[in-house]
Amino acid sequence: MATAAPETAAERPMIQVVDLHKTFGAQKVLTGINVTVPEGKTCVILGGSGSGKTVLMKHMIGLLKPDQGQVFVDGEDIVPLGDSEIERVRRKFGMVFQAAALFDSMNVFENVAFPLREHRKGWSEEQVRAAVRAKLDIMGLPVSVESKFPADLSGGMRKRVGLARAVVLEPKIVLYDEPTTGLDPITTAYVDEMILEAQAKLKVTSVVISHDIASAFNVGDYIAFLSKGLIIEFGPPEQLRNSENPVVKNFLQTWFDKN
Ligand SMILES: Nc1ncnc2c1ncn2[C@@H]1O[C@H](COP(=O)(O)OP(=O)(O)OP(=O)(O)O)[C@@H](O)[C@H]1O
Repeated sequence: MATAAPETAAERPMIQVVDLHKTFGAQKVLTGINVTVPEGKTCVILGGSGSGKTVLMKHMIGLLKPDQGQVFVDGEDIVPLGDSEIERVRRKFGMVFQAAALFDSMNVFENVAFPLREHRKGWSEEQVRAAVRAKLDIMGLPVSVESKFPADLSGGMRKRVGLARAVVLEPKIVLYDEPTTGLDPITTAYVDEMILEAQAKLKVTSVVISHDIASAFNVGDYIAFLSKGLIIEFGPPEQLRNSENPVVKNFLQTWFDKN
């Protein structure tokens, strides 16, 4: 079975999950997860429906407590932490949800400014304006987009605004929850490009929860393949492509047959 340790010893772990177990009632959902996401890299947690991706992600941000195991974020085990401490750790994360989760009644500028208005109350309007523009610039969104409302944007642009908002407080880690689910191939490619650009320009650590194989191969430095509550393969995309594990092979084959 694959271990989760990154190959280069020089890579510092930003997230490290160690022997994580979680049971709901009689259902064992996570049965000993080990996975390490090195700082500055993108790790895709890939797996079929019901494999436990969301449950694993919730442990990474302290929304769930495991029955057993540790979750280190930026060097700190978050499992024993109380609510206010977890809140502090959660500020290290920017979250991008499947639906962009923008406020429909606010224009793009106010959507991206929203976290700053909540968490940077001492900032001047000029500071807010500059921070919003800087993030929209990184996402390739021009000034003309700022006054538009979410309903006036394409799906891909909404994702970019969602990411601009997720990173406006300068998180160390960006967590993408199923970023390409339900999107057409062109928008999927646009969103993959967005993840790669954000990675290059912001130098964040990224975790992408996905069941989209093509997208995982495009954006992942590492892919962790989750099946029935265990990481059964971990490594760069080539390793997954050449996996001898029958479950991984079957998952990939099914996809290649369809595409
Ligand atoms: N709070 C909960 N209480 C009980 N069971 C849960 C809870 N959360 C998740 N589960 C169960 O854990 C299993 C894994 O769920 P999870 O949402 O992590 O899957 P997933 O890999 O994210 O799937 P999908 O791609 O369909 O979202 C499922 O069988 C689900 O019903």
